[in-house]
Amino acid sequence: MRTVKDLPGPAAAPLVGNALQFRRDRLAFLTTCAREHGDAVAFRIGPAALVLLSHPDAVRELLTARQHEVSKGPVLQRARAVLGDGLLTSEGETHRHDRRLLQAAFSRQRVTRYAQEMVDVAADRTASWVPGRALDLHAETVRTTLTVAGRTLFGTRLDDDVALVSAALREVLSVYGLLMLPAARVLLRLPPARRRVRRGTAALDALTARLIAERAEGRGTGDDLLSVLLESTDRRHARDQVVTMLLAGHETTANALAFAGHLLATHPAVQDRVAGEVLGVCGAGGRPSVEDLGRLPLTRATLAEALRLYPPSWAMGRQAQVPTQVGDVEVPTGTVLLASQWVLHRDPRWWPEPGTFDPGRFLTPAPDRPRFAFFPFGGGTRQCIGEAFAWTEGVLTLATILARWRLLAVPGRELTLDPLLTLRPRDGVWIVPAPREAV
Ligand code: HEM
Repeated sequence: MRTVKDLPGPAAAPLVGNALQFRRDRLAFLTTCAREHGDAVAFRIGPAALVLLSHPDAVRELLTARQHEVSKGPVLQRARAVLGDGLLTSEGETHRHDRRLLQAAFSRQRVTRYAQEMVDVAADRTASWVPGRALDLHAETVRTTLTVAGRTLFGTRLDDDVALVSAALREVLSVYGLLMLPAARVLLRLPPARRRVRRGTAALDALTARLIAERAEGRGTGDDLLSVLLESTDRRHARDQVVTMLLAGHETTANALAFAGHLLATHPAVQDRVAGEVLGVCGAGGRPSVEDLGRLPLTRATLAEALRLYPPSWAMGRQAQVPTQVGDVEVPTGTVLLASQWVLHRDPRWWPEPGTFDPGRFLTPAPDRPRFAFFPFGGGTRQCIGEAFAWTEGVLTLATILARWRLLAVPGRELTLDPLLTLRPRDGVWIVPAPREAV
C-alpha cells in the first residue's frame, strides 16, 4: 500500500506547488504527469493535494466502487454559485431523488420522440449556409443544440436567446481560470470576478423565470422536463435544474459536433466514406430519421472518435469525504482525485497511434481494451444522464449536415483548444461549406 506522499510527481515550487505549470497548459501538464510519472501521480495546487489517476481500472474504481466516499471536485463545488443544487452539482439524497425524477425525460423512448425535432432544427440551420462562404461551425452547432434543448426539454423556442445564453456562459466560464487557483475562494469574491458571475447568472435567471412563467400561463407541452420540475419541486430548485440542463445539455454536444466537423474537414478521404454512408441512407439533401440510426455505424464511429480525441469533458474531479483507497493508494480525506479523459483517450497502451483520426477503431469490438479507456460520459451513478440524447442528436445532426454539405478546411485557421469547464475551441471551428451535389 502507498500513501499520497509516496507517489511520484512533478517538482513543485514553494507555496504555489504546480499551479503555474498547470495554468500554462492544462492538457500538456496532465499528459506529461501521466507519461513521465505513471498511473498514480501526486501534485499540488497551492495547499491542495491532487492525485491524477491514469489507469482505466483506477478510474473505474473511483467512479463506481468508491463513488459514495467521494464528492464532486472543487471546480464543480464552486460552480454551485451558478448551477445551485442542479443535477450536475448536487450530492447525496438530493441527487438520488432528482436523478430518479428526471430520468424519464432522458429515457430511450423519450429521446426517440425528440429525434425529429433534432433533425428539423439542424436541417433548417444548415439550409441558411452559403456555398463557398466560410463559417464558424462551432457557433452553428451551439445555436443548433441550444435550440434543440429548448424545444425538446422545455417546449419553448430559445432561437432568439442563443446570444444571451452564450454570453452568460462566457461570463460564467471566464472565471474558470480562477477556479483552479489556490486562492480561488478569495479571488472569486473580488469585484471583477463577482461582477462577471453575477451578470451571467442574472441573465440565466431572467431566462429561466421567463420559461417558468410561460409554462404557468399554460404555454408549451405538458409532459416535458419543465412540467416534471414544476410539478415536483419548488421554484428555486426548478431554476437550478433548468440552468443546469440548459448549460450541460447543449455546450458539450455542440463542442463534440464542431470537433467532428473539424476532423472531417481536415481528413477529406474519411469524410467521403462517412458521407457515402449518409447518402446511402437518406440521399443528397435528405433528412435522416431515428429509424436510420442503426444504418449509420460509421457516422456514429466518427462521433465516438471525435469524443476520444477531443473529449468535451476532459477531466473529472472527485474529493475524498472520508479516508479511502484507490488501487494501492491510501487517500486521506480532502484529497482531490482526477481522472482525465484527455489523458486516457490518448494513451498508446489502449489506442494504437493515439493521435490518428480513425473512426474505424470503433467499428470492431476491442475485447482487450478496458471499459474506462474511453469514458466521455463519465461513469457510475453520476454518469451523464443525457448520453442517449447526445448520441442521437450527435449522429442525426452530423448526418443531416453531411447529406447536404461537404465540409472544407480553411487554410491557415488552425484549431486551438480551450480547456475550461468543457474542452472547447478557442477561436471557433472554421470551415467552408460546399454543396454535396456540386462536388
Ligand atoms: C457529447 C455530449 C456530452 C458529454 C461529453 C457529456 C459528458 C458528461 C459527463 C462526463 C458527465 C459526468 C460528470 C461527473 O461525473 O462529474 C455528465 C453529467 C451530466 N450531463 Fe452530460 N454530457 C453530454 C451531453 C449531455 C446532454 C445532451 C445533457 C442533457 C440534455 C447532459 C446533462 C448532464 C447532466 C444533468 C449531468 C449530471 C448527471 C448526474 O450527476 O446525475 N449532458 N455529462
